[in-house]
Amino acid sequence: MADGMITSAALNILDITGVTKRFSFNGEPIVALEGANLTVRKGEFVCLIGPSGCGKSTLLRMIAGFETPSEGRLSMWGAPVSVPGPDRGMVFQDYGLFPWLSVARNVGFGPAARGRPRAEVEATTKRFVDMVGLTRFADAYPHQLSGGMKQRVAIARVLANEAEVVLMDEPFGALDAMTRENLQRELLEIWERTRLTVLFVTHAIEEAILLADRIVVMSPGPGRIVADERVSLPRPRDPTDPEFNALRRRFSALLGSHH
Ligand SMILES: Nc1ncnc2c1ncn2[C@@H]1O[C@H](COP(=O)(O)OP(=O)(O)OP(=O)(O)O)[C@@H](O)[C@H]1O
Repeated sequence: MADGMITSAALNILDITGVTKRFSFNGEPIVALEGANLTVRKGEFVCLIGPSGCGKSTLLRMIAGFETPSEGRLSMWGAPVSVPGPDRGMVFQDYGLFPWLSVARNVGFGPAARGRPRAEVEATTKRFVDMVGLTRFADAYPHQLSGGMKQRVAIARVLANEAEVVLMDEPFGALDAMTRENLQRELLEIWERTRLTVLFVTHAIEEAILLADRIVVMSPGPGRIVADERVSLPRPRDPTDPEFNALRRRFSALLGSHH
């Protein structure tokens, strides 16, 4: 029994225990997140959903090491997270690419900055530029790309950095519906191939059901985790499937009841 517990704890890549984050704004205290508990296993795809202001980005930013908790513990493989690191890559809605660097140099930026040998940087860059389908655009600059292509570069950059955890903050929020669907499918293919751990913030229930192994529902004022449920529909998932619809109703009720 004790061995079993050790084994299952050892698979937790992220452990978030009693995490509260307070900010002050114009002298007024704001509790962005209160008493959050969450464990994530290696290779899980977890979506965080909830209305504006429920602390989704704050939670992601703390995991990334951009913010520190006011209370509680946040650890990766058992070690406290305090600063940003290449093991946790962040993908933002507004891409966050370096406009003065080509696609290839954006993707290879992390390994090059960490002093990896040139041949290795080139091989890593090529592998991930190819993986996101941008081989022909390796020498293009961000302003020459569509939104969907820019987001592919951002994903490739995180992968090239050998991130173990990919933190995605509404990554497809600014894209048109068709591009969004393509990228959702591509992200799942990459995730299935690489078995990365993904934490994905979205406002959209349908997107969460399409992607996630687990959906964490949050509510605002103060930000709290109010539900954490497994989605066991087989992939690829079909939004017109009655079981998909039942989940859509279930999560919409969960969100509504805490609104
Ligand atoms: N740096 C900051 N200073 C002061 N208040 C902050 C700061 N960052 C976040 N907040 C506040 O904390 C609360 C949670 O914000 P957060 O951005 O985490 O929510 P969210 O769920 O990601 O919202 P959205 O979906 O709109 O992005 C909000 O009330 C926000 O105003």
